[in-house]
Amino acid sequence: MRYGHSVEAVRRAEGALMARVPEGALMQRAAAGLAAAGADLLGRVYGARLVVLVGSGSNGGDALFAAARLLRRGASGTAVLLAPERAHGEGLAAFRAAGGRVTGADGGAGVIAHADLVLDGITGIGGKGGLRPEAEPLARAARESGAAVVAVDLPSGVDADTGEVHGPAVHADATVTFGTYKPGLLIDPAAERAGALRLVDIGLDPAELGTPALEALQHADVAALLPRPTGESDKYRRGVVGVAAGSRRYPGAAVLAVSGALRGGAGAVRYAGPGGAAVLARHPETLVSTGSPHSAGRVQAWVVGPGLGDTAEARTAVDDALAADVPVLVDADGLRLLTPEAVRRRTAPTVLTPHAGEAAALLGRAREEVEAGRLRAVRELAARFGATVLLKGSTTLVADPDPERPVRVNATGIAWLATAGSGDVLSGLTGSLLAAGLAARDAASVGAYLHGLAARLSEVPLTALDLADALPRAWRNVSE
Ligand SMILES: NC(=O)C1=CN([C@@H]2O[C@H](COP(=O)(O)OP(=O)(O)OC[C@H]3O[C@@H](n4cnc5c(N)ncnc54)[C@H](O)[C@@H]3O)[C@@H](O)[C@H]2O)[C@@H](O)CC1
Ligand SMILES: Nc1ncnc2c1ncn2[C@@H]1O[C@H](COP(=O)(O)OP(=O)(O)O)[C@@H](O)[C@H]1O
Ligand SMILES: [K+]
Repeated sequence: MRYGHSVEAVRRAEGALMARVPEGALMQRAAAGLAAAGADLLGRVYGARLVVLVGSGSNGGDALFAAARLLRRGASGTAVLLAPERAHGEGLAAFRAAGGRVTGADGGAGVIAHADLVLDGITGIGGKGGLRPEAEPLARAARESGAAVVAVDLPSGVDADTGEVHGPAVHADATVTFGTYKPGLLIDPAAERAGALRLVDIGLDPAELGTPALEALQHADVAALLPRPTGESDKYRRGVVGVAAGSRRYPGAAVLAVSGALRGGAGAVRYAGPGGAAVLARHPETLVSTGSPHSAGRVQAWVVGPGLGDTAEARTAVDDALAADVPVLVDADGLRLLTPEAVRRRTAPTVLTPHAGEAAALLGRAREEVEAGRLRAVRELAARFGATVLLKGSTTLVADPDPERPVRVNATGIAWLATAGSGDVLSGLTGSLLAAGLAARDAASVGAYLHGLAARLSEVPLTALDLADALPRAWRNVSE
């Protein structure tokens, strides 16, 4: 598992550790890791030209000490001080002693244009709001230069706790972060500013960090959660998933949701609705009925919503599924037919899988607001509906109805997934994992993981059916 901790947790753990180690030791650990990452990126340190963007806090101190280390290995460098009277004193002294030059913000753009490596030490976890006006031209010059831009701890200007970006921010090629990941490094729009991530261990005690705000499953976590048949299994014990999707107008959604469900580890898939002929043509193994979920036979989980439309039948399908005492996943059109009360009344788990537009409609906000504040939106929806919520998009987040539990972030998705019908495959897949017995947030986060991995293992441009066909490869890739 990869964890992201809040600024408050980092400060607490750093404080406890600082009381046990000599003064300045943590900053030296951070600087050593940062210098090593810079050296890796440069390939050859000797003769390389560095620029260090230095703000008024310890983030600038890390950058200056790291640069001093690289200068001692034969690089040359200039520190651009954004607040000259408040730059980190010892860091600056070490940098000067190693032969570093110093300039003010006005001289920054000129030196950046000739740099091989820019270290962004403007702000770290102490930053508030976007970059200040004097820093913005420097961030722009760094992005436009040919230099590798390495953010120290975080790209300056992004919100460490939420991934929100309020105003201009640094665009880094890589971020070297200390002690633990910060949520903002893993959630867009900030994550997109961070580039490749490298974590430097500075010795923080996990017990002092406490419960993470965010967690990201890794291959081993997914492998441990995947349902696998045993000698005792039969198709019913493996779980039966019901799919109520598609309509006369959108029969394709039924086919795609069933494709995902068949590849999700349940023993059988029941389909209920008007798309049965199309489903059978593609997937003859499906158990098809034409009525609503109520008359479809027993299942261990329902998936309801993709391509359902907004007819009376659609409404009955949603109401029937919600009335069943099994886990229910509601997606797409189904989301428009929900009320928070109907979901909160349920005793079995409910999983909602909106994209940003659907989440915005559920929250009564603009789509852009949801995209700019994904973490807040997913948490709010989970609280309002008392459900597990999987918010799709450039970053997929899964929030549990229990606000104390870390939100899960999926790291496998790629932008090629933004293709019609790929969400239908995800809902079938996740429903199947629910039917196989995974807890709601595990089903949702394992579903998102396999879905993203399948995209990575597909030919591009990919189609939704390609994605379903690639799921066995994703499954094998995780299990190897
Ligand atoms: N506390 C520790 O033990 C360690 C801290 N480390 C580093 O210290 C950083 C945190 O240091 P600080 O708490 O000093 O805070 P920062 O260096 O992140 O920034 C705080 C300073 O920036 C100013 N500032 C805030 N928002 C700004 C903005 N939008 N534009 C320009 N200036 C702004 C503030 O006035 C304050 O002076 C971490 O991110 C990490 O890089 C590391 O050295 C590891 C050890
Ligand atoms: N930019 C992106 N990067 C990564 N994944 C994305 C991106 N845009 C969309 N996706 C993923 O693609 C899928 C699209 O689902 P959805 O919006 O429901 O489409 P549809 O309704 O056509 O099936 C989701 O899994 C979503 O997370
Ligand atoms: K920074």
